[in-house]
Amino acid sequence: MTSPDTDLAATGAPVPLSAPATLSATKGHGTQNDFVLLDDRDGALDLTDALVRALADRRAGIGGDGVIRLVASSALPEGAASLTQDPRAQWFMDYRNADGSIAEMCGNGVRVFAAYLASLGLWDPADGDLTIGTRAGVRHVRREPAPGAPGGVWYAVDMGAWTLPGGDTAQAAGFDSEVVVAGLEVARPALSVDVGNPHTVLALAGEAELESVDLTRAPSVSPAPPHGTNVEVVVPLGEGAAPDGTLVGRVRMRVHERGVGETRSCGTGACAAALAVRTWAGHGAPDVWLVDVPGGTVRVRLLDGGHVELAGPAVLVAAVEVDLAALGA
Ligand SMILES: N[C@@H](CCC[C@H](N)C(=O)O)C(=O)O
Repeated sequence: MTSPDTDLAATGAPVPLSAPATLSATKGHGTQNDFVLLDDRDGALDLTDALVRALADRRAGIGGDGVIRLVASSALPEGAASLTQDPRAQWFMDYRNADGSIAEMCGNGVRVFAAYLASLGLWDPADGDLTIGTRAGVRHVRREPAPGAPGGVWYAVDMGAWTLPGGDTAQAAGFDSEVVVAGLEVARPALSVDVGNPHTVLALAGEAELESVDLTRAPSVSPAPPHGTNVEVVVPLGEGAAPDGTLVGRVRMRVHERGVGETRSCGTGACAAALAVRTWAGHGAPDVWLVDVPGGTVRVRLLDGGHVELAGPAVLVAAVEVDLAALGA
């Protein structure tokens, strides 16, 4: 996995060291969007597509919707170092989908990555916000008390600037594409939302329809986005006042993730869902949304400067040694 290393023995002749037989990995999840985390801070691991697929395999591997490699920004190859953009971003989140493909961003993954850094002693939340490098730019994370769970913690992430790729026309019309989802008879209008990675959001008639759609197959999106897309099916559940008087909207969502399939949560997808529903609701719509996914609930909040914030839990459940020969990658 790591490039074969060499050691200069006393004779001066290069002696190959054997390739590592095991790999330390941690399993974590954010609202049941689950990941295999690898500590590769010195950037030595050759994380091939095949190794990602083997680790993410739910029967023959550890199992996960994605693999997250922790690497020091200073260890990134020349050129890639610009991905971190900000000298505070000491750590880079290398995110891979379960099929081995690279994704720009993962909202649940950033929270789990922050919890992982804290567990390794690489971030102390008492010292202030954490800045993380990702392929979609830097992300800032803070820890906050979990709502309604005394002693529990949530992580809130400034997910950066969001856009509607369809521009003003899509904003005015509320859609810019059509999606065919298995289980629905006709194509539905949908709205593209970019949150660092691509999403296409369509509203369904109600919760019965949401439960009935088949997301085991990738929905077909037209026009086809150039780099594929994640598809969120949503049902707006209404708006109400929180105890502090803030207007809060609620949305139920299921997702088919690019490079994975149906997952039990998607953080960037929750942001896209809230942003689409807010666009459809028009003037006076809430700036805070609770998004219910099969794996739990996350909070999405509009920030100043065109940014969006995602907050939710992050849980580390196991640390394991992977036998690379048995994994067969
Ligand atoms: N589950 C993630 C998104 C992971 C990447 C996505 N599948 C893509 O290819 O863009 C999230 O929580 O945001």
